[in-house]
Amino acid sequence: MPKDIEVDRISKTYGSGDGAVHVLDDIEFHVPEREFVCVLGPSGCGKTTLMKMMDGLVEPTSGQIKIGGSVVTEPTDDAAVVFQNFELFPWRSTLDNVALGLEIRGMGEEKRYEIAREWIDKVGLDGFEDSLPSELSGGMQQRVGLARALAVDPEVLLMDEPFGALDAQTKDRMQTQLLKLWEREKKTVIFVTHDIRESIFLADRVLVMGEKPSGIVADIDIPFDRPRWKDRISVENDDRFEDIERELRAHLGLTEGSSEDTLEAT
Ligand SMILES: Nc1ncnc2c1ncn2[C@@H]1O[C@H](COP(=O)(O)OP(=O)(O)OP(=O)(O)O)[C@@H](O)[C@H]1O
Repeated sequence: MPKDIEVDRISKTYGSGDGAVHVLDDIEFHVPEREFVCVLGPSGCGKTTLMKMMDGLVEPTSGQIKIGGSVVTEPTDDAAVVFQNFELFPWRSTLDNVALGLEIRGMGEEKRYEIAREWIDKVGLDGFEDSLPSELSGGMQQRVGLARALAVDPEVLLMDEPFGALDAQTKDRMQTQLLKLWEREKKTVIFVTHDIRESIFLADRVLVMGEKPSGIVADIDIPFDRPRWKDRISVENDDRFEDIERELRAHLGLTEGSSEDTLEAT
């Protein structure tokens, strides 16, 4: 069963004394189970730090995060993470990369390969079971990363700029594939991105973080019906899409009229 996420007055300072970096300041929000939330924010504002906290890899200085009511203190089976740089093992085949999380959880070979093959099929990589990451395109490698995360059937999927390294066309295809999978699996998803339009297309709700020490400066509902992937053009041509984009840009302090729609350009 997907679980909700409660971020309860989180602050984070790295280091101490003169070298202290105050990154997150009193962050508070709730994500109901099965919701798809995107997080936008300027470079270095602490998005990855927040994701690592949800995965139990970084400890908050104060406050707490709860997944399904339990305080996160260490990595657990509740959450699975997908990273921008894929983080696949180069010497492992697609099958063995996808099966990795199940192997770590102690599942026997026959069962884990069965589940891994199902996921390889669901992300459209059948036929590439024996390929090494170096034999796959960036988009295919990220599909391996996605399959590996979903194969363990996590309650929560944490995605840290997963499509940031992909070209525009591959990114479009991956967004469609992710939405199709999400509509079937309905995990609770937190998805960090620098791409404003990507956030509007994917999310039920977009959270905007400010400059560090960061708080949440905006929390915006995205009104478009689902499934959105079936008619992306209508979603993007809806007048409200541009209004929301303008609103998000304003919250991010991006100047009107700039041709860039990603924060990386700032
Ligand atoms: N382990 C650490 N020790 C000290 N400082 C750190 C550590 N990890 C991150 N920081 C600092 O915390 C700040 C936030 O980093 P973080 O990677 O969370 O930001 P981000 O919003 O994900 O950045 P980007 O958008 O560039 O990926 C940065 O100033 C970074 O240098």
